[in-house]
Amino acid sequence: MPSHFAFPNNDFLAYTLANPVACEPQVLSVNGCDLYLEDTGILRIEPSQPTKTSLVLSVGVHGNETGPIELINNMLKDILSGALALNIRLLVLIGNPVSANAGKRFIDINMNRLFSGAWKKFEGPEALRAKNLEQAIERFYAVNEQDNLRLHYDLHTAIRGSEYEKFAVYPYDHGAGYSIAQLRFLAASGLDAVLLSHQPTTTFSYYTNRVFGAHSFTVELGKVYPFGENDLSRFADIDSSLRQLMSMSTLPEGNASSVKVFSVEEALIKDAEDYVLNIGSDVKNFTGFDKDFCLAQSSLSKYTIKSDGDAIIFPNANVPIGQRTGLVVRPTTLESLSFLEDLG
Ligand SMILES: O=C(O)CCC(=O)N[C@@H](CCC(=O)O)C(=O)O
Ligand SMILES: [Zn+2]
Repeated sequence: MPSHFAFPNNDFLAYTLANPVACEPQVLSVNGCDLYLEDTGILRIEPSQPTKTSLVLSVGVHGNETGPIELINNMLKDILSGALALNIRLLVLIGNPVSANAGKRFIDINMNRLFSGAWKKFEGPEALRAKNLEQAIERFYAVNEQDNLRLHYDLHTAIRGSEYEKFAVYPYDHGAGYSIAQLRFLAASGLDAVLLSHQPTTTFSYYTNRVFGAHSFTVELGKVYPFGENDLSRFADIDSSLRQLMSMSTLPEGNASSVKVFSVEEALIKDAEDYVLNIGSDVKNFTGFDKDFCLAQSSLSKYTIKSDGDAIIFPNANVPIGQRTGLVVRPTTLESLSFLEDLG
């Protein structure tokens, strides 16, 4: 590798968008950290001091979800300029630069359905990129395998408005239990709600949790806007909690009881071309329905609400047959969960 490179104006995002398909691997020492640009949009930073914390921050897995990309790019600028000290290992991933340039969620296939090797069944830019991202994660987590705190926050923004603006999807835990430290971190990061997944998926956060034992979340930070139109002040809480994690190597602790908890009751699946969701385009995430309301139907199936208050998340019937058209969620309580940590 060459001995140095520089992003003009410390702007990793601009450099990535100018080289959306590939770039030469490069390495640079900045403020005591070693930076490895492994591929376009794939930047690993190793701090000067040993650490047991390895944090993956992925953004732009859906190319049009630009707010989190701008948020993380600003943090990187501060690391590169020395304004923000980095004392943990960090892998920053701009997931899909080609679709970010196009202002689209994806080019061929929704990349957040291609992890855990699902990319092997497809061709095209997202399949190749999902493979490359998995390999970058594998290299990153291979270091310090013992005793490592592995974290992965996959930051997104949603297509619709939401009754709870910021929320996380907790990947299916296979009965292992949940982390109260992570829920406190999500509370400190300004999240209003968390959804507990009920089954394996081919999302990025499920992959890093299942394969590498990382504490992983899909984190929804509000609504989708184009580059330049995001109100970054709405991300102030997560900005400050991530900066604390990076510089002090500690997870900030908010009040976990302030986070509403929902269990996922059903993943709705499109099963025919005539599949419809019986809701308007302005219906927000977390809108609840009355029991027996017919939420979705096709010539092959019908889904009716099972319990008063069951709510819809991510409704979108504009997907290929076989893919998810939404999640039906039900309120549950923090007290009903079992935790990884001893709560004393
Ligand atoms: O707003 C929407 O409909 C989609 C927002 C989005 O991209 N959500 C993620 C959630 C992933 C997960 O379930 O962990 C997605 O659909 O990929
Ligand atoms: Zn997304």
